[in-house]
Amino acid sequence: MAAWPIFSNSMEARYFASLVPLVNCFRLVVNGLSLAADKGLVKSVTREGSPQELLRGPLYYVLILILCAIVYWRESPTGVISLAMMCGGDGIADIIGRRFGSQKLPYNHKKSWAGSISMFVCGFLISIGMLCYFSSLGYFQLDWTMTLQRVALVSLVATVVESLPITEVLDDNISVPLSSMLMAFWSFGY
Ligand SMILES: C/C(=C\COP(=O)(O)O)CCC[C@H](C)CCC[C@H](C)CCCC(C)C
Ligand SMILES: Nc1ccn([C@@H]2O[C@H](COP(=O)(O)OP(=O)(O)O)[C@@H](O)[C@H]2O)c(=O)n1
Repeated sequence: MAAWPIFSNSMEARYFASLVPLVNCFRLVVNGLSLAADKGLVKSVTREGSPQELLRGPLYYVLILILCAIVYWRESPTGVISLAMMCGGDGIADIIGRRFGSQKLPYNHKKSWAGSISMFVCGFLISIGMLCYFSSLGYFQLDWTMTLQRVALVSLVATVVESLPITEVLDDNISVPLSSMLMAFWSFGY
């Protein structure tokens, strides 16, 4: 009897896993286009309470989740690091930056040293933690001396990209994971 995809290394497992963000992608699009009215979703996920906001940051967020699940799955540190930087690093930058970000960056007064430093540190730590977990499950074997250096480089690049005043042009839920993917793929080679 074929093993249930969720518990196997079969190609189907990654597509099965990507159903969760895919369902949320559908919810975001339907509510973002006002084809439905999930007030709880709009209130919990948007800043100004506008349904159209769902079609920007939140939608990009789940699209990146789907991309990483399907393209990188459990075989590559690139997907793990990219999501750690987007979900963990960028997320903590918002929390710390809003609360403690009085010292603004010289080239972007909307961002702060506290936010960026917290993004670098937490993005690095979460990435290493997730890589340790995936390695302990046997999904990949890493040279940890090189890995620490590579993840620090990826975290630095992602932090610099996130700090740039380009959010109006390119949402950081796209620029942070994509810059992380490029640097991680270049560093790890897969
Ligand atoms: C609020 C969200 C993005 C907005 O980001 P930003 O513009 O403030 O930078 C996240 C939206 C979440 C979405 C509605 C539901 C996500 C479901 C997903 C499968 C949960 C897994 C997340 C986990 C941390 C990988
Ligand atoms: N590097 C950073 C990132 C965010 N922040 C703070 O967090 C707020 C939200 O950041 P953001 O516009 O990047 O929001 P997200 O879309 O990343 O959640 C900013 O307006 C800043 O107050 C910061 O101070 N430093």
